Amino acid sequence: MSSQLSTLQRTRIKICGLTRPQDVDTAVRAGADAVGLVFYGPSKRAVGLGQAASLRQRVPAFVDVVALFVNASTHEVEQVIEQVQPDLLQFHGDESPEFCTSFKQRYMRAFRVGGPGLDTPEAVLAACRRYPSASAWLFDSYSTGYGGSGLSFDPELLSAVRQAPDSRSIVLAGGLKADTVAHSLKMVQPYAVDVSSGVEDAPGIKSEQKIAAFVQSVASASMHR
Ligand SMILES: O=C(O)c1ccccc1N[C@@H]1O[C@H](COP(=O)(O)O)[C@@H](O)[C@H]1O
Repeated sequence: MSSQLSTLQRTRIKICGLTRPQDVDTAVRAGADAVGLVFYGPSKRAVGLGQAASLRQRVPAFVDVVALFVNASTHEVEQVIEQVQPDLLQFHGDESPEFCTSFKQRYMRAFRVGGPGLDTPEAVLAACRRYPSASAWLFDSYSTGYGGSGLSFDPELLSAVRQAPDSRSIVLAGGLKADTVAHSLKMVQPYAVDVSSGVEDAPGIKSEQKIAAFVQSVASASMHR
């Protein structure tokens, strides 16, 4: 990509783990490109089907709804597709390539880097290459839970993915915050960022002020690329 084009490119923003109508409205108003709904029971941000369908109704055209799963069954994913009509699926567990492609819907595959088997740049790239049909590869930090931990990881672990000619769009996640995201953007230059804990007052309770500050930081860092 020419340097002129890359200076024009803005980093897309996904705000994840929304549970309240007012937080959806806040994220949309602040300029989020996507909002994430968590369909993973053990998460404090988990939403039920009815709740998700009503949150989905608040999201206007040109803002994507992303449905996040962790090792859900085919039936669970199909129910969400039917009742919530997400624009994109996010698989954040141990889902196989076959499972991810079985829904005939665009998906993002998450990799929890820094943990066992994903602790070198080459190992991370090899894991990603099992999912060539993903619309994006998302990188989160390894933690004992499956995600939304607020922990960050060493961006050097993405060096091989960043240089690979067959790389998919890179979505950076894991412990991002308004005051540190500019540095992360400089290091990784992702297509998009995904944040949950860093814009919250408590798990599942978003902060209007933190969302606004985060979007502002990403926008101004994108302009200075
Ligand atoms: O948000 C959750 O509760 C969650 C639960 C299980 C898997 C993933 C989850 N969220 C995703 O985790 C990353 C990082 O979030 P954080 O900013 O560090 O809190 C992000 O991709 C969320 O979509």
